[in-house]
Amino acid sequence: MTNDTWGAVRDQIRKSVGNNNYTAWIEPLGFERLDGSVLRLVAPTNFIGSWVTQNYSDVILRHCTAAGVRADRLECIVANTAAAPAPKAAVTPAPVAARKPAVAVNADLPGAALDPRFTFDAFVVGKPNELAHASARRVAAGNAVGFNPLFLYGGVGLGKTHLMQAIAWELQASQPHLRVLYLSAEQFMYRFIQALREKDTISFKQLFRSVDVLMVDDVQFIAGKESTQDEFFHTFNALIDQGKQIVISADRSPADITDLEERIRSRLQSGLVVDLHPADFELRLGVLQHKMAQFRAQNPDLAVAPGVLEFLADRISSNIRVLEGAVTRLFAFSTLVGGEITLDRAQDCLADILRASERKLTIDEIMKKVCEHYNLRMSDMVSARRTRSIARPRQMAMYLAKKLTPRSYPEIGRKFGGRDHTTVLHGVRKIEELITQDSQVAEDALLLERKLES
Ligand SMILES: Nc1ncnc2c1ncn2[C@@H]1O[C@H](COP(=O)(O)OP(=O)(O)OP(=O)(O)O)[C@@H](O)[C@H]1O
Repeated sequence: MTNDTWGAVRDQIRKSVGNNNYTAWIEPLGFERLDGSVLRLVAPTNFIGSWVTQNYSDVILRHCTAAGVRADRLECIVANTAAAPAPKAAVTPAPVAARKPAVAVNADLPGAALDPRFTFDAFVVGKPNELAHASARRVAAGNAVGFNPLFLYGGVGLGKTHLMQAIAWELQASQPHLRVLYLSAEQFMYRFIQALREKDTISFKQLFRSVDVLMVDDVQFIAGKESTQDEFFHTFNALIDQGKQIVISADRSPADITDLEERIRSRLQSGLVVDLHPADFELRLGVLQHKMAQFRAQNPDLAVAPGVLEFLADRISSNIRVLEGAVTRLFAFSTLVGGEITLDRAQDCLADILRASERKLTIDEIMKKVCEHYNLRMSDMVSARRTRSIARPRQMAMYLAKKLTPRSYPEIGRKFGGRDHTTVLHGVRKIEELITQDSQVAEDALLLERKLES
């Protein structure tokens, strides 16, 4: 067995155990060696090792056998945490194809069932996603076409697929006669290639033009693929001409997808284009609370010490998939060991995810971006000058430093030319206040934050 074989086995395991379990338990495991018939894997913590051995031995060994590797026992070795780098896998998004099954609501359309977890009820709404959520709701109401196409975009794990499938669920419940097709752009391409190979593009066109609602996920995938783009364009036009609804998602806006034909870009922009912003603290906390309530409904004994969820919301990345993986593991931990989940226990159990989520952004980078934005020199950030054209950007940089790094007020003050912590506090408060009163400041803050987090 090699690392590559283990990689392939892991992909198969994902299909058996689902994405959340995969992220929480399987993805952090590394292949160590095969000793006779004993498969040795490396786990980042003792807890993960023993949980995996108890709960996932069978499935892991079964998939090994299917891959031609003879192993009848699993042993997890704990990595030397001091030396081991944070396992990147813990936050690496899954390959698109593996995460996005072809899904159709109607039996005669290609695909299986929608993910039962991806409903509007399970979607936590916050400032970063409220517009996307409201637009999705509007489309799901299925009234006369309002936004066509609805184009949802945003970074990894921010809920695009969840929202698209929520639309499909809702339409299925309220208007079961509608033919709704959800699939990834990759699957669209493979179906098209298959049709070409089988010289049956007529059936392909008939199928795709017979739907009432077409949802295509990760459309950036077709960039640079000429004939697929061409076919997509014709399908798109045919459906729009018939007044059918189209919902598209991508990891960036139509304007930012390179290698996309101009006519497609403008078609994609012709409806409503909405982005999902990275989850902020409140949304992350909301998701954690929602998950805790769900878990508690089945396990009333779950006890989480005050401050633990806030700590996780603060420390774990804005990717909600990673956040979900973390709570899945944490709650499993609580069922295994019993008792309250304290801060110490949470830190221990999620050490690898916390390490991987550590914010790398430095105050220098923030100052640099702010200077570029306002056309100032770095020396202005640390100088004693207090004219507004310099003081405001400096306060903006302080505000961003507080928001985007774990640095304290005194630490930030030191970076800004040895200023007192009360000066920093005042600067941060000033920007917070201005954000609510002055749309230009609010826009600057949002733009800078996005640039810094991208
Ligand atoms: N607002 C939310 N409330 C509850 N769960 C959410 C929310 N946003 C995302 N999630 C959950 O996070 C996980 C990732 O979401 P999803 O697959 O929709 O992301 P995505 O934007 O399509 O990511 P990718 O770009 O990787 O395809 C899912 O399990 C989803 O249920």
